[in-house]
Amino acid sequence: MRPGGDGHRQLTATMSHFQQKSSIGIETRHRLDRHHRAQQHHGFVQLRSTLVAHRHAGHRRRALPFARNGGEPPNDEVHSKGNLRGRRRLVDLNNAQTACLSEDAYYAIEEDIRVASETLFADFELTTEVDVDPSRRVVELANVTIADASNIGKAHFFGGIVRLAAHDFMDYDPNDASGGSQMGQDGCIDWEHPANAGLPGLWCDDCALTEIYNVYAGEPYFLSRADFWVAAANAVMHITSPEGEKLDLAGTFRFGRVDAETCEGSALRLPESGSCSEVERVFPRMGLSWTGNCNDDRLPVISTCAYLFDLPFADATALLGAHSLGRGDAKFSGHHGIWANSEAESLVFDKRYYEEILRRAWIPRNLDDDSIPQDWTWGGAGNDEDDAIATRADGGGDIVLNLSPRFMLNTDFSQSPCQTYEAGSERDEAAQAVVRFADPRSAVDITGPFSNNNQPFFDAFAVAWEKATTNGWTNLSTLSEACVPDASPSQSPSANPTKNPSTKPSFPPTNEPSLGPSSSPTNHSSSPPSAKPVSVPPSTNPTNNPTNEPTSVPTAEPSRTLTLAPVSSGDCKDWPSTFAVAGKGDKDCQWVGTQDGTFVGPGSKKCKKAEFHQKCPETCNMPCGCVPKNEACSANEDCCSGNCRDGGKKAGTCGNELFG
Ligand code: HEM
Repeated sequence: MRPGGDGHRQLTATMSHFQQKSSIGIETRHRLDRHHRAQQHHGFVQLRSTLVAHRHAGHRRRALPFARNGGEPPNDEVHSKGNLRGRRRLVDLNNAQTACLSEDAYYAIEEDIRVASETLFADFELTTEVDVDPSRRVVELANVTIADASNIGKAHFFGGIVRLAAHDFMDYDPNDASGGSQMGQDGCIDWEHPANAGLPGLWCDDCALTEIYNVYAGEPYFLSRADFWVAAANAVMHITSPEGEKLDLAGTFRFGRVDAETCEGSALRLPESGSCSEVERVFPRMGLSWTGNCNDDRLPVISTCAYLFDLPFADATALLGAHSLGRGDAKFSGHHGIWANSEAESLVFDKRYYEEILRRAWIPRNLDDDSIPQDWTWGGAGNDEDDAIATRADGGGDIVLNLSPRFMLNTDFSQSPCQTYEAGSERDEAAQAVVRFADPRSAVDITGPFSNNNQPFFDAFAVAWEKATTNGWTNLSTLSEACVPDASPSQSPSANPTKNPSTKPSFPPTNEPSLGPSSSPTNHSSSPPSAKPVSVPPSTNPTNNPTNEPTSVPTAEPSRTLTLAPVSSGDCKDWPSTFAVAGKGDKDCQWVGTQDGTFVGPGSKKCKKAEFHQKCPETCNMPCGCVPKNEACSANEDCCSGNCRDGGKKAGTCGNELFG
């Protein structure tokens, strides 16, 4: 292969994920991120042509703007001139708030991501010319198959998208008293911080993912980054979950989050990989549980654990199962390898992560090298660290790891029964959740073999994911049937009442977005100096309540009681889609039960677990109803605008009375 040639660049683009094992500073990481972006560009040009071809082949339901400039790379100047209707410069999107997201668009995002993953990582060629290191043991690249290399790149692309969404929400702190912000899923990442190393290579002006976002950043959607990152992660989990057990999170997806301009200190709130206590520091702070303890004071008010299909509320344990996907990189976190057992498995979102925890005899790794964070691995063919290392001979100095050693972080083990925990302690309960999710066939030997049933994990993950991605937001909207393109691209949706039916942040007014400098090294999440902040305090946010009657949106300190005042207009009465519970954050309407049309509190009636997954709020004075899986409650505003879609006859919309 010719150095600098297409095949070489393409290989390097992927292999750049796997470079540099030694301790590296922020400077080096930034250099590598820039390098990665440059390399990714090549793959992206190819991606764009494929997306265009794909569309021409009739696979798309809508026009893709990639085709309009002849497949040329994205160009900020073109965007800024506004000559591409429906597209806006990313820099204009601060404080962006989604106006509308239709089900079609939601699944179109998924299709874009699938096509991108197949295109970017389709044809890998392998080279030996970059992989000789005088200071390290040289390995045979023949160990790596083309399929491995392709899978590595693809899994990292998929994994990176899920990690991006998680790093956005793991900074949530509802009780922030430092004058800062509650943060959470707000489209803001501290790109400069080493905790986020690697992510700038995924989200940059020329990155494939960002280009996909650009399609939806304009009318009629005006999709916020925050909403897009969640939709993109949902797409990844849908694409990569096993056939026949697809995890489709469309039913619980909500849009309407407002992007934040800055999120200073966000990275400090993210968990470090060093110890169990990091899990305990971060997830309870976010209002998420770690364990399956139904009596845990931090858990939502519900009648019994059985509400969640007898699953424990193991939010954190469930969320960490996302590590079945993707990998760690020596050059980013220092933790190198995969949680799964093979590159192919690291492409699959399933319960294997828990199986791996249970079935291996894990041993500490990197104990002798202070520059590499200690983690865990297991002995076995191809899993030896030295066998996995080679470096460049071209003077570049970047270390390339060719294989994927299997590893676990200390935080992964925080839930593992491999350590001895006091019976009944939270950690012990988390360990039990690991067993529950892994689902060993025998209760006697939890090290396997395991069932093929991902459902316990998926059910718990879906609940935890919904909580994590909506934390701090109220009145987010479910997917619409269609979006009408009548908004001006120059208008922020948050300033346009007709395009902003019901979304408002739950942040107290004192936590309005600030105008501080962006923390992003690229311009996609920063404000131009002249930009005005578009703050959306609850009182000024347009709602579906034309009479401006008080709404139930919690805006101040949480109280010990539920906030229940319905949004009403004339005869039409909508329960708020969320309500506040003291110390427990905002709960979605799925927790609301009704009896004879009267609200009686959370969990009072339950939907049949097999067929239904949530209840609609009471709308149009009709009783609350259960919604079949993969469907969502219809939007409240449809009712209060006198536009109840089908008179309540259709399952999943107003008036459906299918209680379990
Ligand atoms: C205690 C909490 C957590 C810790 C300490 C942690 C740590 C890490 C580390 C060190 C990496 C490797 C990054 C790299 O080197 O590129 C990683 C990757 C990843 N994390 Fe986490 N993580 C945590 C929670 C989560 C959560 C809640 C999710 C999602 C629900 C998640 C999803 C992922 C994914 C998918 C990857 C693979 C990324 C890729 O392939 O590029 N993590 N995590």
